[in-house]
Amino acid sequence: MTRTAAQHRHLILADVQPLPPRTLDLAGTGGLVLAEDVTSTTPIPLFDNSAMDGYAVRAAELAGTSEQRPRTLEVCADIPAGATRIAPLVPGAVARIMTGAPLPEGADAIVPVEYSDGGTQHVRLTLAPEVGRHVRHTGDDLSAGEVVLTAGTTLGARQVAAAAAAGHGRLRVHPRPRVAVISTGSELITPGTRPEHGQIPDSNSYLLAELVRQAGAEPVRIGAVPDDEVAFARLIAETSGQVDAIICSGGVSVGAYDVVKAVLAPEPRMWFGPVAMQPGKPQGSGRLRDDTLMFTLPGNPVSVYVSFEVFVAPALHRLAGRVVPEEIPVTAARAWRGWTSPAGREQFMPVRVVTAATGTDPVEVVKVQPASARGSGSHLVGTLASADALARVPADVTEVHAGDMIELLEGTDR
Ligand SMILES: Nc1nc2c(c(=O)[nH]1)N[C@H]1C(S)=C(S)[C@@H](COP(=O)(O)OP(=O)(O)OC[C@H]3O[C@@H](n4cnc5c(N)ncnc54)[C@H](O)[C@@H]3O)O[C@H]1N2
Ligand code: MOO
Repeated sequence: MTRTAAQHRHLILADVQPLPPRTLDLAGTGGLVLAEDVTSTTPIPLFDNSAMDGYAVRAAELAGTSEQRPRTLEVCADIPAGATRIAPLVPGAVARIMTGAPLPEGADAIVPVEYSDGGTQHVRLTLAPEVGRHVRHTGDDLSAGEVVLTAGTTLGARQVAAAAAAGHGRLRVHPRPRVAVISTGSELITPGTRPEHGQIPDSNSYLLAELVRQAGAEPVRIGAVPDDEVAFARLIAETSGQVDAIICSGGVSVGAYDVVKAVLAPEPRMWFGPVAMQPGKPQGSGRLRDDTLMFTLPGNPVSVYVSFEVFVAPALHRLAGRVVPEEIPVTAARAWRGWTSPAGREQFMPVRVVTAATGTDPVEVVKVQPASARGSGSHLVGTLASADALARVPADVTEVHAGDMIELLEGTDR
């Protein structure tokens, strides 16, 4: 039975849950999603410390000190950052102290070195600081036990730094999905090698591996394999269980050598059928017996790109623990040039953003035109390079006119 793109997306997402959490070293968690709240194991800062290189003092002892009325005091200690055993401040004396070093007991303010002669035995000070001046207090930033990061947060540089400061060397996260990428087709050769007449470079496995990486997952690019049912079945058996998902391209329509469909259609949890969209009509998806998620995309490169953006990317994001919209997310834009769309199939047209103002629109209203002068051929992989987004045209619209408002689906690779 034919599905709409929305139905196919819903049915795929209905079968995808976040990968079970694992505890990973902090350094490997960038881009991953936290599986539980992170609380601070200590206050931040951990201890009262100096915000300046200078002298730790008792503020009251320097009352009235100024450039005109300097005071000279004994320096009873030298406290570098990292000092762990610090004697209390001797009454009537000061301690030389560096930025980040713990305040000695009894000190309540810092005189920056600029307001001194820099002395190490005795020092001449020219400032009367108020209590607390240049002191960074324990727990100024966060208290012990306070929530630093909430479950569901995607860990970027700032979040990883906060977790480290909060005393965590490992974090409980949803692991990065590992995704195998296989191109099928006896016509495929390695890019950069010389094609015989009838052969073409495999572009899909490179397209998919990069899309997988940009979706925050780890690609395992297996590359191109010929249309051989026995070899393909063996490859799937070897690959499944090693990865969280497999994406294949090619071999899913009605040709005599469509090996992907031939090998995987008997799998009880796989679905194959047409989706009322252009490009991307023949689709397959589901799970293998060992639970590995399986996407079998049509071979045409633009079909692969569209299928990934509409169906595969949301599934990978959900595996990684990210929140994904059930509906295909779109924004409004205007067609700068028109194009045609097939009746009865929702169209996903690669488009290029045009920088121009119309009579009625300010420049900020995004205007687009087909990336290729040839319109929507699913084989137009060369001009796909200049596409910025996909325009979505409803199934009952057969012509987009210049000036029409349209819907835009931004690529996840931008
Ligand atoms: N009689 C019919 N023929 C076709 C139909 C149909 O309904 N009836 N549907 C067409 C549509 S739409 C599509 S899309 C394709 C999908 O076919 P397959 O998934 O079986 O893909 P292939 O036949 O293997 O390849 C299609 C096309 O793409 C090129 N290709 C394949 N892999 C790669 C790759 N890794 N890198 C670059 N290019 C690749 C391949 O050479 C073909 O030109 O079926 C239509 N036919
Ligand atoms: O559906 Mo096919 O993907 O149009 O070329």
